[in-house]
Amino acid sequence: MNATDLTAHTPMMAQYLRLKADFPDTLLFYRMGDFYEMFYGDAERAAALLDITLTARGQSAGQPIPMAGVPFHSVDGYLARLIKLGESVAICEQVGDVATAKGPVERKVVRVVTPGTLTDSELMSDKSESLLLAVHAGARGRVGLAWLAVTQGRVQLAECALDELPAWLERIAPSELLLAQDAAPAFEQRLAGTRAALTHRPAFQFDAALGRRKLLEQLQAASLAAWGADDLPQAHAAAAALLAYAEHTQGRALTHVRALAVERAGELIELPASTRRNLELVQTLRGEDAPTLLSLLDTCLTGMGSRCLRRWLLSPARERAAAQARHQAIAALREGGLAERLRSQLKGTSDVERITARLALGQVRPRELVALRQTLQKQELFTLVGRAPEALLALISGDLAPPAAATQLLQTALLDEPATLLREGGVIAPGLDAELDELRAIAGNCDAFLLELEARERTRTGIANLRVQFNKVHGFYIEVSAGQAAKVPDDYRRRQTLKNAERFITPELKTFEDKALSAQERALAREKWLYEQLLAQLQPHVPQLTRFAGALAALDALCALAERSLTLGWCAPVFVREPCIEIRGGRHPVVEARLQETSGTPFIANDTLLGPKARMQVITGPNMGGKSTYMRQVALIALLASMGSYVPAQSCRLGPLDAIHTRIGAADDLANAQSTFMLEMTEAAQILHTATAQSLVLMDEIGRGTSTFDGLALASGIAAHLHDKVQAFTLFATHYFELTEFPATHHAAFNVHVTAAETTGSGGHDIVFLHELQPGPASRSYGIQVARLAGVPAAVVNHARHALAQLEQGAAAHQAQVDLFAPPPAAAASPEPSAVEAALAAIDPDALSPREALEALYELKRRLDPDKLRA
Ligand SMILES: Nc1ncnc2c1ncn2[C@@H]1O[C@H](COP(=O)(O)OP(=O)(O)OP(=O)(O)O)[C@@H](O)[C@H]1O
Repeated sequence: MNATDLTAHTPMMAQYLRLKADFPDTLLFYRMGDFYEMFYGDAERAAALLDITLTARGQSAGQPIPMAGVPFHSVDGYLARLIKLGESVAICEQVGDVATAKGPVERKVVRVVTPGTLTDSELMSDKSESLLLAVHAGARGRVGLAWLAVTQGRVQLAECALDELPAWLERIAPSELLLAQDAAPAFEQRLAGTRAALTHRPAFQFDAALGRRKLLEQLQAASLAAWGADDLPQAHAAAAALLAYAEHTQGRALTHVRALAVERAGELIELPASTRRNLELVQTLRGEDAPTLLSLLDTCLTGMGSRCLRRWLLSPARERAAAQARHQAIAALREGGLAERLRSQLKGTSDVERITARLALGQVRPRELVALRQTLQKQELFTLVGRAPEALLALISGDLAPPAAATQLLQTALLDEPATLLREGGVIAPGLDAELDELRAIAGNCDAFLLELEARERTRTGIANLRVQFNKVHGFYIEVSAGQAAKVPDDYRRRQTLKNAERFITPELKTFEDKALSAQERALAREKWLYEQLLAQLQPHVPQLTRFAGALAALDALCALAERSLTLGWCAPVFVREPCIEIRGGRHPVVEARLQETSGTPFIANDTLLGPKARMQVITGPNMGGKSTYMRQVALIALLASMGSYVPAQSCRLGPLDAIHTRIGAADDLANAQSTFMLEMTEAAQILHTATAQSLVLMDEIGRGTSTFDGLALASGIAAHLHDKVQAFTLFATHYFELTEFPATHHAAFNVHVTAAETTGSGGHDIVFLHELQPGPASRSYGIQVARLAGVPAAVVNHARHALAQLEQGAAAHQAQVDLFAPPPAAAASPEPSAVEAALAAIDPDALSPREALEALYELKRRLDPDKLRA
């Protein structure tokens, strides 16, 4: 196909190809009546991706045109699928007047739907953002980052070194990533791990001076100094491309983007990807949304509240003022049932944040505006917050002032229950506009006029069953049955002949028809115009609405945290300056909740006392004893405190914290073709390089992926480094009993163990896990008992027991070789039944009379202890 020579094409295909030329890599949805059509390569691609039929639409330039289409009313479903596949779609609408157009009606691409710039509520999750990130490879290995959620109105900037980039990408987790077309292959390689859709943009758009100017324009400010964003040229370059692309996709300026935040390495408590995964903060290890820490925390009543809570959880600041303010707000909300009262007011609150963004982008729907109006009128809610004598709540209350003029506009302009879509009409309230009211009256008076006309014509013609009617195809008509048709007067003109009836029109009816139909059409056009006016009038209120949304989201998140603290019995943590992690009666919130749901068994609380002189716990104890649970609970409590939440404990004192590192057994990383052991060592290496004395480090079973001696040697080397050099707060769980000697030579390390008790039951040795943390090393490991509990066949368990005894004897005698594979002694493998057991097995209780049963009992007693009975 030769796209450049458009003269050979039909006028419509020429128009299509002109539009498509601007979007070579994007699927173009070309609106034709009730369908969005795709042609040529787009049609073939979409047919394969969406499993829709590929047809042909005549010929153009002598060639058949491949075509595929989707109905406009179900476009959202198709868009959602394409976006999930990482595709972008340019939406091309008919913007000209169909009636007056000569040739194809004028069409325009009104917006581009891309994975990182979603705004439609149907296409995105309520509870998480879809983020767009631009990265710019600057000079001397510096990388500029700029990102935003189009529905949020805040640009974020950062700069980092090239080798830090993967960690930033992992944390920001964008849906779409912009980079320059001429980016070096080495730079692109750094982006390999990201799940984001990659979009290349012209290199000239990554321009620092342009970015600065655009940011100043957005912020309507003269300097970026107030945001601490003056000295970030690489990030400015990224921002230039970011804003240009975001505007390009929305087809207009982003007037609601008025906030800026700079993130600098070192401001946040580091939560590496492994930590987020291992602690199951927002996703379980299996990749599900629940049960996770977030799913337990998030009882927010609005989507924007949930998103706010998620941000707090995943980016806790090292500086603790904000978290402390949240603790104080939660304390105030817990008083006198304030949280509960506020929450009952928050119910049914709309997602003001997203509605405001969609308002700014001109995409807001009538029903969303009505939902916004209802939220702006929640006077009782605002008064209730206003009365709380607490600093953060007072700040929130200040921003909760709804713009009265906007509320008034929405009140007078919109019907209470408007139609879903503007094009159907029925959106604007009566009384707003005299012209609309008049047009609607004409259409509304239709019925009365028609009844009156019908009565009049019946009298005039003497045809009793004459009827005046309307249908969409033929308009208004007078229907007379075939038998009566001869009686009609001369001014009746035939419109249609049916089998049993004739349909006529009269000059009077024709005049009325013109007036009524045009009134309806004009009313629709008028409504559309009035709606656009309304959106324009609301624009100046966007900044205030954005602040209002932010305050409401924070309030919802705080109320959820207050509710959780009350429901789950959590306490307020205390931040202190000296380095320490002191937790009394700490619990793992998610495991506790699961236990309560499933078995109702109580969770056993444990203390953690770490300080400069006791920095490292060497944790031993049986499998299933609760080591992992205990370690994770310490990390979760530290994180919850740092994000501003109450914590599952009786009390908690927390010193400064800069990172939470975890090295916890994981499944093989098959996708990256790394062995378990390689992954284990890579993660350990990262921790040893980056952890500091203010970090919390969780090491679970390090070294178990290799041979015993290797593993033990590595584990003790790692423990020594963490203890002597890094001096981080470390929880070190291990199977190597040899490591319980470590504290003897390392002053800040000490042994603790999770307890278990062994009982002797009928089937052998049983084990009961007490899950209690005690000082000192565990006495033994109980691996074989756990295997038995897990249902390992008795023969295998016996074999293992025998081998263990040999190993222990061998160790005691310093014997180098033990034959692990020798079968256990026959007796141990299948013990002979005792005399009592044999007698008992022979008894059939159903066949015994009461007297025989008594005798049998005496007999059993006798066999048990013959001497005594004889006596
Ligand atoms: N403090 C506790 N109170 C009540 N139940 C607990 C407690 N800690 C752990 N459990 C229960 O014990 C189970 C096993 O705990 P966990 O996985 O922490 O053991 P572990 O010692 O790390 O075992 P392994 O070494 O095999 O990984 C948990 O799933 C939980 O149901």
